[in-house]
Amino acid sequence: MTRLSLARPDDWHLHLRDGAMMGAVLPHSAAVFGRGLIMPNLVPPVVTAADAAAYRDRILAELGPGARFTPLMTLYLTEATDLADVAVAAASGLVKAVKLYPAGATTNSHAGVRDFDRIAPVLERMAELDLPLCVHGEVTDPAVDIFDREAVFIERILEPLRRRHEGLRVVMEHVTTSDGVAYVRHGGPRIAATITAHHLIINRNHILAGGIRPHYYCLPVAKRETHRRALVDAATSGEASFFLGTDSAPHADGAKISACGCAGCFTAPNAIECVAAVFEAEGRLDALEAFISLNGAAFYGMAANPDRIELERVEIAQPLPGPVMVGGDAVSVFDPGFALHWRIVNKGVDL
Ligand SMILES: NC(=O)N[C@@H](CC(=O)O)C(=O)O
Ligand SMILES: [Zn+2]
Ligand SMILES: [Zn+2]
Repeated sequence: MTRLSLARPDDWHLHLRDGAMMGAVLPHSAAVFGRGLIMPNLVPPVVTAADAAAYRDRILAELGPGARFTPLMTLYLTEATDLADVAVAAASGLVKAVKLYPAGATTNSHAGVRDFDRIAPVLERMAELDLPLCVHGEVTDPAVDIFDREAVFIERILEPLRRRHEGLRVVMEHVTTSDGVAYVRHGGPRIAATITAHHLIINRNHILAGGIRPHYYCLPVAKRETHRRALVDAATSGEASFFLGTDSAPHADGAKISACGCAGCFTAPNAIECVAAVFEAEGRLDALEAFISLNGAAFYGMAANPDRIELERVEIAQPLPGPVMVGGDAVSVFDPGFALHWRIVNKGVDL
């Protein structure tokens, strides 16, 4: 198969940042994806319906007229989140999910949740509104090994939370373990998971063996190979509960190549090409459209994008996209570590 025509994909987990960084990275997502679920971990975070509307306006202004990319907004859940405001956000139609960051779990999560009992009323309201909860599923207990934090989160936080709020729909964001895959697979129709391009490709050896590679450090951190295999099997299975959320998370190279480097992989410019390579290697290109274009939309109760993209397999290895420049800073693009032979023929906008 050398050419694929697919419904335009969506990115169900995307960090666009703000200001100059947003200006630099947004065109890469808008060129390929029809919609992106925009993460709210700005500084300060996107907490209220008004914050989300203002952020959306800044994104639309940056996109300019004629763009066909639609930003779908999220709210950053805090212990002080106002129930009525969440209802307003849901009713506006602009906000499609609420994001739960355990305080301290990841980049810009200090305003997140410490005491999970305190968010019970909001979760109750969200279940009534059928507004999904997206979770960064890691515990922050320093006694828990960082490679175990997702599995422990499921047991200590997620399962009790879902028992308490049975009507709530939940997305385990950027799932990284076989535990997470199994939990979602057997969790019924109200739970789903996003899987990133990079977690389909790297395991923890890629980060640490033969020298430390800060550009492969993201959270949740990539796990051992058996877990990566579980993610590949889930993504390529075609099962409705697994779909692409790139978690494209740009940081300037200087912030990553540092004594205390930031977590995040910047994959917006080549995520689809990377995912296509993974599906091809598995002999599952037939399941690619479900993963990148259909399953996520269905979970969020939306139709698939009406327009299409074409992916072409080319003999010549495609060069790794160069870094995106933000002022004087470079933001390096995720390097899958192997040659990419897939190319998107008709993107939505020119870069
Ligand atoms: N994934 C990451 O490693 N980083 C994300 C935050 C997140 O999604 O956890 C970021 O905002 O940089
Ligand atoms: Zn996260
Ligand atoms: Zn993220």
